[in-house]
Amino acid sequence: MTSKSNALATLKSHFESDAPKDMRAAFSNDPKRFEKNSARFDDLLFDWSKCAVNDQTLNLLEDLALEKDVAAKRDAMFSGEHINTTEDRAVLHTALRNRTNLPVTEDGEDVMHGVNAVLDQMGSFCEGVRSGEIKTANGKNFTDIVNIGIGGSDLGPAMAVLALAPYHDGPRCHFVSNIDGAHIADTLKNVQLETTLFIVASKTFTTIETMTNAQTARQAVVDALGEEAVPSHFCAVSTALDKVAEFGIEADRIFGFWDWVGGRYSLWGAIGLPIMMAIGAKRFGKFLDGAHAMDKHFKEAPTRDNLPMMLGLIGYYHRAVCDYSTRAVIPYDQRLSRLPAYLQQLDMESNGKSTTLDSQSTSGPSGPIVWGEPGTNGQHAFFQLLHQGTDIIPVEFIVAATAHEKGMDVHHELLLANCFAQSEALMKGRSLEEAHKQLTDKGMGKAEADRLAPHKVFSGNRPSITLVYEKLTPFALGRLIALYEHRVFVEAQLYGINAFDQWGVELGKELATALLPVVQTGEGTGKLDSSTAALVNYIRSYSG
Ligand SMILES: O=P(O)(O)OC[C@H]1O[C@H](O)[C@H](O)[C@@H](O)[C@@H]1O
Repeated sequence: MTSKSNALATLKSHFESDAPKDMRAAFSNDPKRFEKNSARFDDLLFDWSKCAVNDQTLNLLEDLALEKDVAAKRDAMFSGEHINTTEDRAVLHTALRNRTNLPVTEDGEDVMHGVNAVLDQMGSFCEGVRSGEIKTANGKNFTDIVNIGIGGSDLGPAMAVLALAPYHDGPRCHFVSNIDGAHIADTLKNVQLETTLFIVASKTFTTIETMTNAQTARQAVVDALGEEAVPSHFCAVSTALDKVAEFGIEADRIFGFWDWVGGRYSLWGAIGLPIMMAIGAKRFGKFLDGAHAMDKHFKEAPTRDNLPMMLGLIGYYHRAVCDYSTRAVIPYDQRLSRLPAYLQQLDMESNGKSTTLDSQSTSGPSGPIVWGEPGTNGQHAFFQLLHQGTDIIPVEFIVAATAHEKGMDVHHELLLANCFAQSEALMKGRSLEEAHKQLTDKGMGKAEADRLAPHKVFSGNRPSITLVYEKLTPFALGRLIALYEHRVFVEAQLYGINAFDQWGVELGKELATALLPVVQTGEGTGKLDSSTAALVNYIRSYSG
C-alpha cells in the first residue's frame, strides 16, 4: 500500500506517466477492457471503461480508499455515530429505508420505532387522500397536491414524482419553491383551491421562502373557502413540530423526521409525502427497497465490485488527480430531467467545502461543479463544447435498457443509439488525417480540405461513464439515488471533509435578512458598499 502522505502524489504522477493516453489503443490492446472496468449489481451496470484508467490506476485508488478508511467511515455512518461533527449529529437517512427492520441506534435509542410510525402515518394519510376517504372541507375528493418547500424539501420529491410518471395514479402534484411570487401565483392559477391539499415541507420550519409561500397559500384558502377550511387543506412535514403547531396545522396532519436526516437526504421519509401521494404507499415501499438494496451492496461488496465505491473513486480521480473541475450528468431519460438539479444539491451542498474535518484548509480541490440536462436535448445545445471545447468534462450517461412506452420502440432505439454514440465519440475522437480523408473522399480539393479539416477534428480520449438499468421503476430510481448519495459520501472521505453540513448557505441568508428593510424603505444604504447601495437605489426608483 502507498504510504499515507504519498497516495495522491503517486496517483498524480501515475496520471502524468502511466495512465492510458490513447483510449482507442487501450481498447484494441485489451479485449477484456470492458470486463475489467465495469461492475454490475443485478440489472444495474456501471461502465467506466471509457475513462483513462488501467489496472494500476484502480489499484492506487483502492489503496487510497484504504488509506482514507472509507469502509470504516461508511460503517460509522450506518451505525449512527455522530459523523456530522460540525453539527454533532448522526447521519442516518439509511434508517429511513432500513427494510430489514433490524434496530438502528442513535445515542442508544432504536430509531426504527419512530421511522416505522411515520411511514405508517404517511401510508394511512396518502391512501386516505388517494381513495377519497379523506375529503376536502366541502366533502369532495382531493384532485391536486401543492408541495411548498425548497432545497431538500423540494428537489427530491419534484425529481422523483416526474421520474415515476408511469406509476402516477394519485392526485396531480405541483411544487412551489421560489420566493418569487410568480411561482405560487402561477401554481394557484392552475389548481382549484376547493380540491387542493397543501403540504408545507420544511425541516426547520423557518425557511423564509417556504414560510412566505405557505402564508400566501393559507390566505388564498381562507379567502376562497374560509378559515375553517385550513385544517382540511394543509398538512406539514418537519423536524420542528412545535413551530408547525404554531402555524395552525392539526397534530394528525404533521409528519415528522429527525435532525439525523440531512435536508438533501430526506426524500426517503416524510419529505417523500408527495411521492407517496403520487404513486401510493406500496410503490413507495419499492422505492425504499431499491435504496436499501444499494445500502446493502455498499456495505458488503468488495471495492472493485462496489458501485458507490467505484463511482466515488472515479469521480475523485477526475476531480483531484486529473483536475477536471466539472462533471456533466446526462440522463438519456426525459423523466430524469430534474435529476441534475437534484444532484447539484446532493453533491455540491455536500462536497463544495474548503475546510477539512480537522478544521484546516483543504490542500487541493474538493467537490466538482455538477451540471447537466437530459439527452438527446443536450446534444443540440452544449455537447459541442464537450467534444471540442478546451476543457475536459467527464460525462455521466444514465439510461434504461427498456422504456415504459409501448409501440414506440424506435424512440427508445434512437435514444440508446445516441447515448452510446456520444460516449463512443468522446472516447474515439477523429484525427486530422481521418477528417481530411473524409473530406477528400467526398470530392473536396486538397487546399479546401486542409482549411476545413482542423475544424472537424475531435481530440477524443474524453472520459465518460455509463450507467444502465433495465427500466426506471420505483425500485430502480431508489437504487440510483442511493448510489449517488453513497458516491458523494465516498468522495467526501477522500477529500477529508464533512459532507453533511452546509454553512456556506448561511451568509447570504443573514445578509438578505439585513437588506430586507433597506429594500423596503430605502433607508440605510449609506452603510452598504457602493454597488449594493446603487442597486437598491435603482430598484427603488421604479417602486412607486
Ligand atoms: O427544509 P428546510 O429547513 O426548509 O430547508 C430547505 C433548504 O434550505 C437550506 O438553505 C439548506 O441549504 C438546504 O440544505 C435545505 O434543504
